[in-house]
Parts: sequence; structure tokens; C-alpha cells
Amino acid sequence: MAPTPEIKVPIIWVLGGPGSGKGTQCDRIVQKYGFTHLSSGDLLRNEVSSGSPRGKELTAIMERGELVPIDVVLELLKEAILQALPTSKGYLIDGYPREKEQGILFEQRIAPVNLVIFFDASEETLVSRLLERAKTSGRVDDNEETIKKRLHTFNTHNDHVIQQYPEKLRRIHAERSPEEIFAETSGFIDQLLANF
Ligand SMILES: Nc1ncnc2c1ncn2[C@@H]1O[C@H](COP(=O)(O)OP(=O)(O)O)[C@@H](O)[C@H]1O
Ligand SMILES: [Mg+2]
Repeated sequence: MAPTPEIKVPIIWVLGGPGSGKGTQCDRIVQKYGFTHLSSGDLLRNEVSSGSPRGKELTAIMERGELVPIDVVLELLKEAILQALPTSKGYLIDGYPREKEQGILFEQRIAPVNLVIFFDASEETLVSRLLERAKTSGRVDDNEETIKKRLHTFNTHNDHVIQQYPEKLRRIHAERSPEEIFAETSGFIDQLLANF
């Protein structure tokens, strides 16, 4: 990969299980702060719909509820980050890193992270929200079988990821209304910006 120019705006990782409300909260953060929202899942789904050979391989992996190869996600993310760099006020990296190694490589190859937000919700809550979302999302992975596998994948890796960032981590109870969650989330972002 080519060297990365220096990034002088905040980088926030937004983590949480599938259905924990990452996308919902990121939409609100974008409205309030004008940050660049990059969802690794959306970047991958765009690659899939482009119909490229890499996209077809990705479809098969995503349908199995597994993690796609590390370099593919990182390369897509890096391209998107650099593209937005001239105007970005900050980055929300939604759903990445999914495993410890992804976090390490992101910081090595792109930039250090400034804040790690983790939306914490029980498995029951995640499943019921995803089954509700499935009615309209059209996502290949919003079905009961794949949801179980995604939760398993998430549970296997998440603790190892967030344990790496004890000082930057903000754990947010995500079984509340989107408004309450956003109030707490924006408090953490305000703190970050005040010290940036
Ligand atoms: N705080 C919340 N309370 C209830 N439902 C929520 C909440 N946040 C999100 N949802 C719903 O849960 C589903 C998953 O949310 P989404 O933001 O897509 O999660 P993620 O991006 O983490 O997978 C969506 O249907 C969304 O409308
Ligand atoms: Mg999402």
C-alpha cells in the first residue's frame, strides 16, 4: 500500500454487535458534526453490487456470516478515507475493526484512532432488531441462520478488539431509545473535540 498522508481530524471507531444501532447513531452524528461516515459493511456491499470478481467472492463469504479477508476491507476503507480527506471534519468508522488484527493494521497503515465507541446490547435485543430490519433491508445476511453466525463471529472477536483500547473506549448501554443513546454518545464526542 502507498504511504498515507497525515490525517489531522478525529477518527472514531463505532463498534457493537449487528443490530446494536451503529448505523442509526452514525446518521445522527453525521447530522450534528458533519463527519464522514464509512461503514465497512456498506463499502463491502458496494463492492458486491459492482459485480467485480472480488465482489462475487465477498458475497459468498458474507452469506456465510464470516469475516472477509483483512486486506480487502482495509484497502476499501483506506481508499474511502483518502478520497474524503480534503474536506473531512472527522471520520466515523462503522463496524471496523471486527477483529484485533484489523485494528492493529488500521493504526499501522492509516492513522491512530482517537475514540472507540462500543454500543452494548444483549443478544436477544440484537436478534429481535435484526429480524425486524430484515423485513425491509434486503440484506443477504439479515436472516435467522446468518444472524446466529454473525453473532457468534461478533462474540468471538469483540472482547479481544475492545480490550486493546482501555483508555479510548466508551461503552454505551444501547438498549435505550435512540435519543438517549445519542445524548450520551454526543457527550463523548464533544469531550473528544474539546481536547483535540
Ligand atoms: N435504540 C434503538 N432502539 C430500538 N431499535 C433500534 C435502536 N437503534 C437501532 N434500532 C433498530 O435496530 C435495527 C438495527 O439498527 P442499525 O442501526 O442498522 O444497527 P447496526 O448498524 O449496528 O447493525 C434497525 O432496524 C434500527 O431501526
Ligand atoms: Mg450498520
